[in-house]
Amino acid sequence: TVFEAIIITTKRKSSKEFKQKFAIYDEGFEYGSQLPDLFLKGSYCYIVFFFFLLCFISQTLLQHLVTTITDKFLPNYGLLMLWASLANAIPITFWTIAFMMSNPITYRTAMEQIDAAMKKQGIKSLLTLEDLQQMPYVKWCILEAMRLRAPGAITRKVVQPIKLQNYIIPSGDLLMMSPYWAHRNPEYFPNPEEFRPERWEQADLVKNAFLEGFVAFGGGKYQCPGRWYAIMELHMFVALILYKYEFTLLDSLPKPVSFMPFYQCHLQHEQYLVWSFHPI
Ligand code: HEM
Repeated sequence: TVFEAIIITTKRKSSKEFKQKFAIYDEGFEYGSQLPDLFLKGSYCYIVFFFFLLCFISQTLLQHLVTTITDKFLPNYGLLMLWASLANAIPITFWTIAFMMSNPITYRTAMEQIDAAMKKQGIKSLLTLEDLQQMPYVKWCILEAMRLRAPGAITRKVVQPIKLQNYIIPSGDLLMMSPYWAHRNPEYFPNPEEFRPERWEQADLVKNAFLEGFVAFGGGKYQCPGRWYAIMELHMFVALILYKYEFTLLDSLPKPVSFMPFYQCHLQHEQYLVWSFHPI
């Protein structure tokens, strides 16, 4: 329906119709936050499996969705896949390059690894897993940019009362956790405001383990199923774009917004900050 809504406005039909279509889309958007079970059963391995399968049968994930899902939420699933795969990956790419540019030593270290890996293989525009393994520093830069510019809040609805410290959070409330603030806990990230890719040396990335306290991809059953794919595509993209283009920073880095919603009313739960919301 969102696509219909866009088409309608470009045809200059009435804004009333646009509003109606938009209301339908908006109402259904929350269903877009749930992938069909088919994609999530067990673990995120299924989604990886599907990516491989789809490559094999030459269909994109969206084409596959369109041909296999027949319920009315199809546009929502499609929108989710478009949104989830781009909305975070694009800003993180921007921030990775911006942080690297504003730290000349970081930039030089990364470029040394990129140049060495590219020249050794004589590669111009293709990267293999082996090439990526020769540039771990670039991956650390991406994860460090993600730590500092992680998505604002991750939400869960309370389905049965839960005790947090001295509070009983009733069912129906929304619980929100902020990766932004979790990533500024000096216990897990010393000098948290500093862009220090080296801190990722401690993470066992070969075994797909992040640093403790890193929650940019959420957690539990509904954490981001695209996380390892995202890191790999960012790794490839950042390495290739830095190899092919020379960047110059024209302005100093913008500071993150000073106001983070609900900053004052948090509970400290284990290492995370958690908020609870009452529906009114
Ligand atoms: C840097 C890139 C990315 C970041 C930071 C990111 C982050 C997140 C976060 C925080 C969530 C919510 C997790 C939760 O509620 O616990 C999420 C959900 C999701 N992500 Fe990502 N993501 C990224 C890239 C991707 C990519 C490339 C894909 C697909 C190819 C993807 C697919 C999804 C999907 C489908 C969900 C919804 C899962 C569900 O509700 O069950 N993401 N992502």
